[in-house]
Amino acid sequence: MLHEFLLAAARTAPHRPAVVEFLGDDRTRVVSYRELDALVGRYAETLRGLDLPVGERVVLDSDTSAGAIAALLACATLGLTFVPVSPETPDQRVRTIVAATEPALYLSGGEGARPGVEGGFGVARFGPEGCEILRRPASHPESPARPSQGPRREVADTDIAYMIFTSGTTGRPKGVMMSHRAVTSFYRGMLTQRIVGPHDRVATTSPLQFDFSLLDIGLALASGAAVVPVPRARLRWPRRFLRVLRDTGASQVNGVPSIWRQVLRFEPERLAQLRSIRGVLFCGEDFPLPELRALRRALPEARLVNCYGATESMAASFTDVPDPLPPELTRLSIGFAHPGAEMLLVGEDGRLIEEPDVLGEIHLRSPALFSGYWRDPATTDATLVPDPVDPGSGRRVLRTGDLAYRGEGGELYFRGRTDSQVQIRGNRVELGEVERRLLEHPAITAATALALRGPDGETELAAFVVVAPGVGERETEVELTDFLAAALPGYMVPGELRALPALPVTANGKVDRAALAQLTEAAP
Ligand SMILES: Nc1ncnc2c1ncn2[C@@H]1O[C@H](COS(=O)(=O)NC(=O)C[C@H](N)c2ccccc2)[C@@H](O)[C@H]1O
Repeated sequence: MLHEFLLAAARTAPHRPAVVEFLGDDRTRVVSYRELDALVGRYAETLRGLDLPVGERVVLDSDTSAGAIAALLACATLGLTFVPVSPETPDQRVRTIVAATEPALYLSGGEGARPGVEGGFGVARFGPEGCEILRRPASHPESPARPSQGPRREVADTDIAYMIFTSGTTGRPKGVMMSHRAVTSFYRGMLTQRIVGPHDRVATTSPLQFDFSLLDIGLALASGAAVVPVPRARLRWPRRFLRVLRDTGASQVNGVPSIWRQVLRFEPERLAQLRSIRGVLFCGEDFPLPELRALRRALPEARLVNCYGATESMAASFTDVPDPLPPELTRLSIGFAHPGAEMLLVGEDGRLIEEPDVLGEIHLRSPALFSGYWRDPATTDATLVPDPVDPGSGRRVLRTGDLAYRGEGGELYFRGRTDSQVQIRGNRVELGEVERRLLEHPAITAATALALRGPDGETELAAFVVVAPGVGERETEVELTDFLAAALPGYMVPGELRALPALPVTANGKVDRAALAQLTEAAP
């Protein structure tokens, strides 16, 4: 079970730090494994008093903190499915998630339920001392399915530990259900990569609503290391971000590529002074190579790991960035699935692709696959499909919607999503191709290409770039069109090219393509 897996270190090394919280410059609070274990026990005792059956949902609204970790572990102990949201989650989205999951309890690290979030659920608040019930849940009608035996109490490995709501390309949020067994299987696969050890301090920079934070918590606690939650407000300022890493003694820094953008642009020297950083793990989207080279220059000794995967299996592969980064390298590999899992490439004809340089859709065999989308069997069936190689096996694989091809050694290279292949004037265009060409220009440090519906209903290409400090944005915009036309066919040259001081990002830290699309429509 998830809680046993993550608190094992509390038995073997109770005095070691489990969570190191940053309270302000030069002030940190260390919570030991023993203290964390005791906090889980106190929270679980209070929640047990609510008499909720196994499988009930608990919306957990908090930043990552010792309390939040204890709260999710207490829910896991009682077989309650936690649904993490964070201050970054807009009230409207929380209302949607509450309406969809009909939670028994709203558990927050702050003041209690958010304004405007109504329902028959109970409300509780957790803090350093314990968990306080502010409003008891409406009494639960005995589950009609089994009126005789009463509510379920025993937690099984197949019970749903958590549910993460992803925006999903269709726009309607989907609840990804992850069982205890799936999560602990993933954690075991991740531990074989030996990313951190008991003396490490893992800085986590993702909001609790994003399963990257759950990967970080699992990576740290399952390794007997400490979790270092980086306050979200400190991520916006390079010096403040680096100050948190220094004051907490962070040795591993995990996050999406965008967390490094401003640090690499304005404070590379300060980053280089942080000798304590031994490792960086990133995921979620391509790391622009110019920025990755800058990161490698600043942290020549650090192990850089490219982690690929989807929330439906937490992640799938961990691939070390080549050291040194060959100058002619134009894309990073996402390597091979972690031990216990396998990434298959399947062509449009359903054939398994094993030869190099042929594009296919990644299908993942794994013990860590999600149990389905909450109350959405149709979309579940479209995603958890029969094994394409051996349909009769009864095995299901995750159809990722990601395109990739194999290198000479069989390693995979990500080539965008099936829905990021666009047709421009009848020609197939892979947006990543346009972005990679833009990033080859010496003045460009980040680039995103979009396909937009033009006024005449035609699909048009637009691109947004960030230019290196000190470079003129206007002349770069002019230069770029020729630079692209020199290497790409005409239909792949964006009609609109805009330089921005920074690329907008979503709450999870990924480039916010919807926000960029607004920019062009608003454009004069
Ligand atoms: N390393 C990559 N290069 C390039 N494209 C990528 C990469 N990692 C994902 N992606 C993309 O992001 C999609 C998944 O998006 S997601 O469901 O929101 N999940 C995530 O982004 C985070 C994921 N659950 C995770 C959490 C913790 C560690 C690793 C991965 C993938 O299908 C890929 O398209």
